[in-house]
Amino acid sequence: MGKITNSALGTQNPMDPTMETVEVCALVAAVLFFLAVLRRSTSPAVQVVRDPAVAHSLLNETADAFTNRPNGGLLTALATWIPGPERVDTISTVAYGSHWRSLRSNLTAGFINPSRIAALAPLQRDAVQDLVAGLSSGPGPGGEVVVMREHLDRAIFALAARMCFGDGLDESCVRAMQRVMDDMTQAMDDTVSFDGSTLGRITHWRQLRRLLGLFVPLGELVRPLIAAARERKAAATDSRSRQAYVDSLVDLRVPNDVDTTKRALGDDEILNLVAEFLATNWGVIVACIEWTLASLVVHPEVQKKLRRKIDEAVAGDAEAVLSEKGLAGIPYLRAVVLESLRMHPPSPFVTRGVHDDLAAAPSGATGRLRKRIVFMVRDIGRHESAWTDPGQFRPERFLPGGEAEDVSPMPGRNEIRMMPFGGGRRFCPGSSLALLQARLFLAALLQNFELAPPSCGVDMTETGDFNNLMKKPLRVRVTPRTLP
Ligand code: HEM
Repeated sequence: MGKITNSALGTQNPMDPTMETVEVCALVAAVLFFLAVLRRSTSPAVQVVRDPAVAHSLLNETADAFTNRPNGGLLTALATWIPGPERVDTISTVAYGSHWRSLRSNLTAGFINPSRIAALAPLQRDAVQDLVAGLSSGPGPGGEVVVMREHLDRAIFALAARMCFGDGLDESCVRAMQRVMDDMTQAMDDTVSFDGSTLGRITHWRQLRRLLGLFVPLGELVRPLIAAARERKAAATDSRSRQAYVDSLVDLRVPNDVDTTKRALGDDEILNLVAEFLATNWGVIVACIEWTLASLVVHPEVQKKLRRKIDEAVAGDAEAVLSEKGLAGIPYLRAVVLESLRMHPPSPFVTRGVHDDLAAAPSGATGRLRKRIVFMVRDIGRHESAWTDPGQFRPERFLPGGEAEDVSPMPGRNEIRMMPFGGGRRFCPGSSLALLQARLFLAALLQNFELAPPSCGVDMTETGDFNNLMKKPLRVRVTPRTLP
């Protein structure tokens, strides 16, 4: 008797590969359909702005509607990393209002006001000199090819950490913090497409978990320093002796959400604010300097002119360019930095969210996000309507008589032609400090070294991530100069 098969009996073999494939395909189709519906129902509308005139009209003429970043995005995820109802907001994440004003004015009026910036000069000078010493130790007379970002990262992170925790901060602690913050930056870049939607949470859960998990090692390093700042506050009679950013946060009182009283910040809040400070005083400044150096290497005539201007300003006093006053005498340096910021903004996009019911939820922009607006900072700085030959690196346009003589990198009330520091009410509060530090490092590098391209040349491709870095870190042939 022949073998009786299931098909002969009129039934399907449960292991039939054709059947299995059909079922899997149907299942995948159903999941994709479900995800598509979920995405449609959870993702807000997105408006992309590339035109400077449109950016100006949205951020200035209708400023009240554009005071918050989108609730539900990556920054909100960072603000809600603690389980439970409480948010641990930073200046970037908190909704526009009294809490935001307290945090922001603590940074601007309390920490980086002009007299405080003057007091930071010794820290800045040490960091600049460390960078120059590090680069001088290697090259012989023929020069040496170095990966510039490694040197910049080291020097600028140390400066940010000491501004944050005081100049006595131990070197091993600085380096341990740099490693964690480096991991955090990479985790943020991996999460750059996260839009805050439910679907985004599902598809990015692994990256989000990694990012939020990094607050544990950061906390292990930072919590003892917060405790030390609290002890200093209890012991010190004179607040001027406690000049680090962390001290200002320990002193700060913010409005209570529930009544009209004020309260101190908790350790978790300070930890988040410290992470924000380290991030904003590091990666974007490194990116700004790296892009500017790359442009100077690609345009040797600009490098030569800038060095000549720096030498004239130094006029026998090698330390002259290590101060804000000395830098004021080199307008061409400012023009070079602005031209670099226009073409290669370290933060390539700025977002705003239009929310429902913001008034009912003043402490966290918790109203439903109706619209996400993305200002493409890079496109705005290269827009044909605002710039002649926008793709050409031409710092002279920012000098007197140039087409951009009056253009400021700060958001303009009358017009926007570039917005490397954002615009409207939430523009970057650290822009003056950032420009000062970028110029200090650049002046010292130009004063002390000739910079030439390596044999492989310079690749100006951008990453386009949160921090818009050079895709291939800048390699430069560095040759020490004999100072005039
Ligand atoms: C070259 C360096 C820097 C660049 C390119 C840069 C760029 C930006 C941009 C584009 C924004 C978003 C603005 C907006 O949404 O309209 C921003 C926000 C911010 N930046 Fe910077 N920044 C730099 C340095 C700094 C420094 C040195 C600090 C601190 C001292 C800082 C602190 C902040 C803070 C706290 C915010 C959030 C402001 C708010 O929401 O009110 N930044 N920055």
